Amino acid sequence: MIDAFRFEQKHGKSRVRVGRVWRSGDGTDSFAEWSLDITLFSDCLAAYVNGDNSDIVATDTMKNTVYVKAKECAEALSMEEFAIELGSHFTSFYKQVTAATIKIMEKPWERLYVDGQPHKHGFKLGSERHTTEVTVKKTGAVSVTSGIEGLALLKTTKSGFEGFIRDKYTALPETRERMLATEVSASWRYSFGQLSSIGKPLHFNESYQNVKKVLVSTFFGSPEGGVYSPSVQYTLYDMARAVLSRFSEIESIQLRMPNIHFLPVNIRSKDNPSIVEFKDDVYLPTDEPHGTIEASLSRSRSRM
Ligand SMILES: O=c1[nH]c(=O)c2[nH]c(=O)[nH]c2[nH]1
Repeated sequence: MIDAFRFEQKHGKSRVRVGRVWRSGDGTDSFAEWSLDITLFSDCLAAYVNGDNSDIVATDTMKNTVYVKAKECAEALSMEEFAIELGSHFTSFYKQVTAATIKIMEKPWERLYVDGQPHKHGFKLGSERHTTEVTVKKTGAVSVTSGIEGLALLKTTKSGFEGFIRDKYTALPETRERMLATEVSASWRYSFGQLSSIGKPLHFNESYQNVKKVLVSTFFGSPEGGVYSPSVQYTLYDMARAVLSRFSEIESIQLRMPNIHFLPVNIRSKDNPSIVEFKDDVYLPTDEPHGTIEASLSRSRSRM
């Protein structure tokens, strides 16, 4: 308490960017490019209240630490592991730091293939991005979430929207035939809660790829038959449930799925009532406005 006020504070360095190459004996290079946001929760009240900086970890030092730790990581590792490493460092190295939150976004560099063959040192930029947010407390409590952003998905059929509220403001026709397009953002939380309970080796990159596969295959259904979506809401819930049923190490998942509309094109004039008549073929792609559907699904904590 300061006087009659309640005060909370944190400080950190945002958008610290690092690229790391790991070189193997046979000339195959691995590469990762990360952008980090570091936040420290620390006892440095005097800095705010008295102008006394003696308990401040400089944000410039936080930035340097990223490069030191990147250098020290001699083997390729996931950014979740790197975030755990950094969070553990800040909370154990500085007596003032009670907790650290490390967020990382990975730029989607993918190994390039030339004539079907993986290139040893060539990469190209993909689309969706892997993210993580890790909080480490001095006590050793840890929370790890991983996520995906910008996963753009579209299907040309097997989607509809019917039976919704109709009132004097409603113009949208009911349909069982429409396009469905979205850009999925997801984040999921792993269930381990203590640094000591995280087994080695860690498989965060593999888990990320597996969760992405389940999200995508649930959205689309089988290659031949697909799966009918009665709404974005239903499909989102199906995707969330599929992830929790497949991966016991995941405690909860949050999904945000904009409904990116493709509007039927009908063009008519006074003289010509069907210059273009829509027959589930010609659409107007739009960015905005778009629907926004979001939800989170967690395991119930009650035990049988
Ligand atoms: O899947 C949908 N969910 C909605 O909530 C909604 N609202 C709307 O206009 N179209 C759709 N589609």
